[in-house]
Order: sequence, then C-alpha cells, then structure tokens
Amino acid sequence: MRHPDPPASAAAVTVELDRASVEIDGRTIIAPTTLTLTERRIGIIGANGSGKSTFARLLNGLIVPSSGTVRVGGLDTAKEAARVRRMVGFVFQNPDNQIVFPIVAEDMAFGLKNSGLPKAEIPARVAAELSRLGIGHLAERASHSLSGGEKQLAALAAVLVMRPRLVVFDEPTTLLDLRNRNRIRAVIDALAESALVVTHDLDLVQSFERVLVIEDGRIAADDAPAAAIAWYRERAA
Ligand SMILES: Nc1ncnc2c1ncn2[C@@H]1O[C@H](COP(=O)(O)OP(=O)(O)OP(=O)(O)O)[C@@H](O)[C@H]1O
Repeated sequence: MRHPDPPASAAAVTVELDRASVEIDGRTIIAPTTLTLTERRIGIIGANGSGKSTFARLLNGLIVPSSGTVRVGGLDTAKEAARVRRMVGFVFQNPDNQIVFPIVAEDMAFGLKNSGLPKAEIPARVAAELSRLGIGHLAERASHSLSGGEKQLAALAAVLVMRPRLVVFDEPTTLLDLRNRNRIRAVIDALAESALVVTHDLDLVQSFERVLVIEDGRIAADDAPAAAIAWYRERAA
C-alpha cells in the first residue's frame, strides 16, 4: 500500500451512525443514535461519564456497536476493521498508551514499515512530520525521558505520520500546560485532515464547525459551537 501525499486541505470524511448503540454488561452506554457528520472539525463535549470516549472509540473500530452500524468513509467499522484503522487515527489522552518503541523516531517508523512504504522513504517522512509539529529536535530522544507535553506531541506525530484521513483526539490537552495546550490547538487548526475532538476544554472547540453535547449516552445538543457550548454551560450551571 502506498501513501499518497495528502492535499493541502483534504475532503472531510463522512461518518454515519445508523441506530448505533453500545451496551456493556447489560448497561446502555450509547443509546441508539442516528447521525451523519460531514464537517472537518467536530467537537464532542459533555459531563464526565456521559459517553464521549465511547462515542469516539466507535469511529475507528476500537469499539464496535452492539446494535446498528457505524460507517466511516463508507466503511462499516464492524466489517472492515483494518481499513478503518488505516483511515482513522486515534490519539489517546495518555500518550503512554500509545508509544511503544523507546526512541521517538523508531516509534514513528514502526507503523510505516508495516504499511509497506519503501524503507528508503521512511526517515524523510518521519522528519517531515516531526518538523510539522515543531519537535524535530526530539527525533532521537528516549520516549520515557520526554515531558508530558513533549510526549503528547510525539504520540500525535506517530498517528499523523500514517496519514489518516480522520484524526480522533480523546482529551488531547488535559495533561498540558498553557503553552503546549496552545500548540496542540494550533496543530489541530492547521491539520489538513478531518478532526473530531473529545474535550473538556471548551475554548478548543470554539472555532470548530460543529459541536455535539453528549448527556447520558445521547446526543443532547448538536449545533454550531457557540450555541452548543451555551447549552452545555446552562445545563451544568
Ligand atoms: N469497558 C467498560 N466497562 C464498563 N463500563 C464502561 C466501560 N467503558 C466505559 N464504561 C462506562 O461508560 C460510561 C461512559 O464512559 P466514557 O469513558 O465514554 O465517558 P466520558 O464521557 O468519556 O467520560 P470522561 O469525561 O470522564 O472521560 C461510564 O459510566 C463508564 O464507566
């Protein structure tokens, strides 16, 4: 499989849920939900335990629906898991869950080797991605020696180097100081890829195209950011 160069601003990936639900141990975590997402920047907000991470995990097949279907870019996540994983990158809240290899550049090269990219092209791809995130100087660093913010950026680089068409972020700024938070914000704003971001950082989603508020496993509000955030603030007051 070859990786085409992404266009400067790739077309949005369509996400379609058709009566998709998630039940765990007999408890409904996501109630049957029918929804189509076509925007390039989507925020997911809501209270602790409302189902945001579970919803996000549905999109790259980390969780498959208990009933109904989830399609991403036309692919059924339950039936075409491998292709869905290649299309949808997932950035975990805790980068320790994601970084596998001891050296930053090695960690990034691993997925590329498996994807069939010619070996000679790998170093340049890794370097370009690190430079895009402004962390070229971390290439040869031991992952365990990085600060929390550096690690978060390194984990993001390892996802982006695979050139997913949609990047799902699960609380990407929670561990970060203001400077690194701003950096992640700038990175998300500049992504050519589509992004769906689960967050408690309401400022982060203010510039997005669409924001969903999840409440008790249901989409309780679905609107432009200002209206969705206002709805959520009111609800939490
Ligand atoms: N594997 C699991 N087994 C049992 N319960 C689970 C599992 N995963 C999630 N849950 C439950 O589902 C509910 C929703 O969890 P989820 O992590 O999706 O919420 P969230 O909105 O992302 O929360 P937070 O903002 O606190 O991260 C919670 O009550 C959680 O305990």
